[in-house]
Amino acid sequence: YQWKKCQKLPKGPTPLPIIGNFHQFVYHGIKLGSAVAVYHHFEKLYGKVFTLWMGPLPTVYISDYDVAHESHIKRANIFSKRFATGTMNYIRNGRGIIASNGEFWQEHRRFALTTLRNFGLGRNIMEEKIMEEYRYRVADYKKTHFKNGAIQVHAGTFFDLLVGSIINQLLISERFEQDDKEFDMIKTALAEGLENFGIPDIFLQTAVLDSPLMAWRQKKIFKPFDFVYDVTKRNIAKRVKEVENGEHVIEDGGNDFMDAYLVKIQKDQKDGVKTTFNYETMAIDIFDLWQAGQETTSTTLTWSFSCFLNHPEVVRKLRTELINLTGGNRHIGLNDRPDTPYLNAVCNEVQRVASILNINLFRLIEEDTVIDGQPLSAGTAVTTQLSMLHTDNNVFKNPMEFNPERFITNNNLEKTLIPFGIGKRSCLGESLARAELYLIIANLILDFDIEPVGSPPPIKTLNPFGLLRRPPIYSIRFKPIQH
Ligand code: HEM
Repeated sequence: YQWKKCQKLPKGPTPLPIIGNFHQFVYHGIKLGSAVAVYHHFEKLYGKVFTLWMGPLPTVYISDYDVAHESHIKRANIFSKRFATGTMNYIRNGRGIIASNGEFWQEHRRFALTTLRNFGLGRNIMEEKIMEEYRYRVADYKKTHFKNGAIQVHAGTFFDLLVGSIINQLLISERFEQDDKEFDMIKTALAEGLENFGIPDIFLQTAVLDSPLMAWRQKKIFKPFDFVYDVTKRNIAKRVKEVENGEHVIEDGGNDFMDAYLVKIQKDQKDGVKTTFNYETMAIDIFDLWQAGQETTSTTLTWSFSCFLNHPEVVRKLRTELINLTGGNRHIGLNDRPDTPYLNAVCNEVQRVASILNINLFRLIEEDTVIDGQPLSAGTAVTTQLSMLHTDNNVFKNPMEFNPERFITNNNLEKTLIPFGIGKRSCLGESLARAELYLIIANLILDFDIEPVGSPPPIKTLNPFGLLRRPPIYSIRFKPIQH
């Protein structure tokens, strides 16, 4: 059966029954030290598209931009269904935005995009919200963490609070504070969950993971999801009550995502249409947006400053560009983008080096097809492996080196950098994330000199086999600059 199935799939190492290519993966993993290095090893042997069997399940990996474009853009109808098993479908059960498909997905993705756009995604309001949180967080840390002429902070916590508050403001108009117990608990549970996260959490059926047999393992992994979901449900109940007793008035479509959702539920009820918008799906959509929007951007920012601490020459060049533009008299805004070529290159290089998804989310192929000249049968899980594309030596010379200049000397390089994925299922929060990275990096470098506490952190991930490529843990000192 397995041999027959292999004939309808791209080439790859020979699998064994039940364990698939697990043994080869472990062997090369120990030898090469990271999941991405193992993928590159198989790419050398089998080409730009190859198959790896995760136990009894074949999974196909694309490591080339042109093949990704050809499949995910030109043949989007076959390559746009989400493969959602494992932890991804826990609580969601095919709902939300990340793990849903079909009409449900289309409606909820469209609603989320339109609503976030109305609240400023792609307009000035978004910039104002990001900068308001930036100013607040910096001023707050100045009060509590000012030591020997600088704000001294744990980088991960600083960016977590800043980014967590930005997305929370957009969703429910609330900010997190330093002593927020709920936020602390979410972050601790998430860190613990991610430490224990592994291949079974991606590929096993959700019902298996959620069975009492697996409770010993899953408890820690599911904890942050349970926690965020509970908090979200509590927040919805609170808002509904406030609306009912007149403490919260929704005017002009409301002030945040939750308001807009309540308006939509009411409208659908009034119009008597059959709808998938209700309090439960609202909790899952918010749960999705919070999860997808917090950890990702915060992790990328933590990566960025670990690179800057190791490359003072980049910081100097960047600051010169920003001071020449602003005269040191104002902050950088999104309108400055065309005039900041070096900052744009820095943001690109940060996202390339960070490549925060070690293993990108999978799609499920809808019908038999051909990919890069090889057969691909319906029902197979496929992914464009972004972390491979971004470390392809033929495209990005010396890929382990942090070198923003590469984007200045080669204008074509930017198009092959796709940290937000490609095609219909690409990241919904791309413009928000890009705005956050641009504004926060620019204004921190403009406002502060940076120095490490001790030696600069190595630009190296803590978990080379995890789902999320976690950045180094380090503290940093931000010394105010008098312009
Ligand atoms: C640096 C920050 C971010 C990175 C690198 C990132 C990356 C990604 C990637 C690679 C995907 C999967 C695309 C695919 O299937 O090929 C994705 C999906 C998604 N992201 Fe992001 N993301 C970031 C920030 C955000 C933010 C801020 C939000 C929310 C406001 C968000 C919401 C989502 C959602 C909802 C999906 C699922 C889309 C769907 O299945 O239709 N992301 N993201």
